[in-house]
Amino acid sequence: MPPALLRLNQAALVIDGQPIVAPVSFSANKGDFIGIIGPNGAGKSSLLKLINGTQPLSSGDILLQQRPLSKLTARQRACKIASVSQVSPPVFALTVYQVAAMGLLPHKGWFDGNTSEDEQQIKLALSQLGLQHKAQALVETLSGGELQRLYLARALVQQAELLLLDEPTNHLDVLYQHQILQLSRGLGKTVLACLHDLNLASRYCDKIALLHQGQLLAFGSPEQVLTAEQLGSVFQLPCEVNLHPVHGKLQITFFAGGSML
Ligand SMILES: Nc1ncnc2c1ncn2[C@@H]1O[C@H](COP(=O)(O)OP(=O)(O)OP(=O)(O)O)[C@@H](O)[C@H]1O
Repeated sequence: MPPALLRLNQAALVIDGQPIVAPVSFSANKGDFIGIIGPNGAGKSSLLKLINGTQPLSSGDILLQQRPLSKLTARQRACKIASVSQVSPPVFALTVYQVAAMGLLPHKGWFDGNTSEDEQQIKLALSQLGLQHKAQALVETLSGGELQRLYLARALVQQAELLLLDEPTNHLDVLYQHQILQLSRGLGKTVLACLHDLNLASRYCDKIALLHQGQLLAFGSPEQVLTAEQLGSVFQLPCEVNLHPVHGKLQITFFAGGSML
């Protein structure tokens, strides 16, 4: 079996003496689509920040293609890891096309222009995300969902092996929720995605990491992780887990105040 693309060895984050991510270990193989689930404040975004290097590790280590991430320069890391976060920094007075093209920056020298291949790649990413008709629009005119799709287009242009998605379906209507996850799955890349929608996690993820209070409570296939007992205890609501009659994946229904959610 080839070595894991990504390996976390007892990776931990402590801030002001508070454990935010308890020592966590798991690995992701090339092409895995891994969902990170857990209640608000469980440490999901913090875990992604440790992996993309925006938050230094307090202890443990993280290996990407068997090399410690701490040994990579920012540019080397950006060639290998693309992140789409919940709150990407706003960019103003740039067109959609220019923002998507920013995905090429880690691969370019200061004075390199875009080749015709680069331009094809940018156009392809915009059309995969349904934004080709907005290429010349200014980013500040986009809706929340369009902006979310643009940041994913920029991540595609970046051509990184590992894609980190923090709530990629936020702001998206139901069609784009499915399209984004289908597209991300179909890229053949290794994807780690924080997801609040457990039914989307069940439908699209090969493996799921369940976090609670910074601890990795479970890691494995949806069947191993999405059990009524485990979810009921972590989310503090009773729930039922059934097989969906059409697509055959697990379907989770929570019960609040005696009614189904
Ligand atoms: N820089 C920081 N300083 C202090 N506390 C922090 C910092 N970053 C995160 N935390 C705390 O760590 C905990 C985990 O935060 P994190 O954003 O990782 O959770 P999450 O699972 O992504 O939550 P959500 O689902 O609400 O987005 C929270 O209690 C948060 O307040």
